[in-house]
Amino acid sequence: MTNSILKIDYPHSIQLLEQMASESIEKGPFTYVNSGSGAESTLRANVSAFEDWHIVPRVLNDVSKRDASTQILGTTFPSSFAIAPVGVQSIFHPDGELASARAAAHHDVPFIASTLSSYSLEEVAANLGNTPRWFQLYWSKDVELALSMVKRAEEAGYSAIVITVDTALLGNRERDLTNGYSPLKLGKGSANYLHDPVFLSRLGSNPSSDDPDVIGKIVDVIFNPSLTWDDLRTIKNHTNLPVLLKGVLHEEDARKALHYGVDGVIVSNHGGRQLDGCISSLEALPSIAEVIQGKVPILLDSGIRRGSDVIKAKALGANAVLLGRPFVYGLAVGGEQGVRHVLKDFIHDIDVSLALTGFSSMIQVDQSIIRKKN
Ligand SMILES: Cc1cc2nc3c(=O)[nH]c(=O)nc-3n(C[C@H](O)[C@H](O)[C@H](O)COP(=O)(O)O)c2cc1C
Ligand SMILES: O=C(O)C(=O)c1ccccc1
Repeated sequence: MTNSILKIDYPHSIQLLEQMASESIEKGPFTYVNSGSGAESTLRANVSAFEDWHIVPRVLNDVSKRDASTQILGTTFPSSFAIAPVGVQSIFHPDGELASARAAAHHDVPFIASTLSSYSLEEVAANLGNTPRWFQLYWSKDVELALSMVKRAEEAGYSAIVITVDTALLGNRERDLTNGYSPLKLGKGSANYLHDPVFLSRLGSNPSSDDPDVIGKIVDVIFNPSLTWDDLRTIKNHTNLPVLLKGVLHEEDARKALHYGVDGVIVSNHGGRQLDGCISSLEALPSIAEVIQGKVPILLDSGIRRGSDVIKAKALGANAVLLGRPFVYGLAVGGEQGVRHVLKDFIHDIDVSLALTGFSSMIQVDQSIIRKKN
């Protein structure tokens, strides 16, 4: 079969999809999703860490009926994964988050919307149908603005707040700097600010999404390097939604998260985009699971590429995982249809991997079926 304008033959390998994405969009946006910080050693380690562990499957267990689902904070994850928060998606396809939200809704995959989305959290919600959604918060320097976004998320039906804590500043992404490419400075991540009553009240004039002054004001307030653990009390006092921390890697921070009443942790190094040289997510997972002891759910991202990765993360103590770059490559290649394709393949791969591990239910997957390579 040949490619045509109407129907794209999507590849069934993530490498080929990545290649196709690189040919579908400009160098700036492709490098933005593809690259990591510094020497990209953590970016590579995230993927290779999964090869350091082997599944030791069980046999003759009747796997004719299978259930890959898991429950996280009252939300069903039908295949034990959700869509990771990814900002500025309109740089990959004009429909941006609206396309990925529709694809998530089509496959009933929970969706985490980024603070830095190209469309507002309300517009994203309107494209999700009844699909569960969480809101990822970049806790602004302007506390009232951060709390306003949380309130809007509550009103739009988001059922948890994910605070990203590994981004005191943006990582040093050498390939983006070389390209001189910054989607934030192009105003691609402004929608949630331009729809926010608190942010608008700070402006006093008619804002426009490509006014350099307005973009400058947004970029100024996005990240808050002075945040501390005590600031978590503020958010807990202002919302009844569960609060998860995304970007926990140290077991002592997992302990603190429990102490401060956090409702879940996401083991993540932001896909190797923040501190280069830091530990891979999978390597960090066992000691965090040891501290958490099942008291709150653990999710993991950074390096999830295929179904067996989900089995390995579950076996080492995660309750669920997040899918990042692979769905973005699908978005770049084919918008909603491209993301649907990636999700369909991933869901199938998870099901096959579960069956071939020798389990009929994801809940049964435990450390008995995983061994570290010698
Ligand atoms: C293009 C891009 C944009 C991202 N934007 C955000 C964001 O706005 N908020 C956030 O918490 N994480 C963001 N992330 C990190 C992802 O949520 C996730 O941690 C990461 O993609 C996992 O690594 P992987 O994609 O290599 O598996 C972004 C990642 C990419 C690739
Ligand atoms: O690139 C990122 O990892 C990220 O979190 C982000 C997303 C959009 C704009 C700026 C940073």
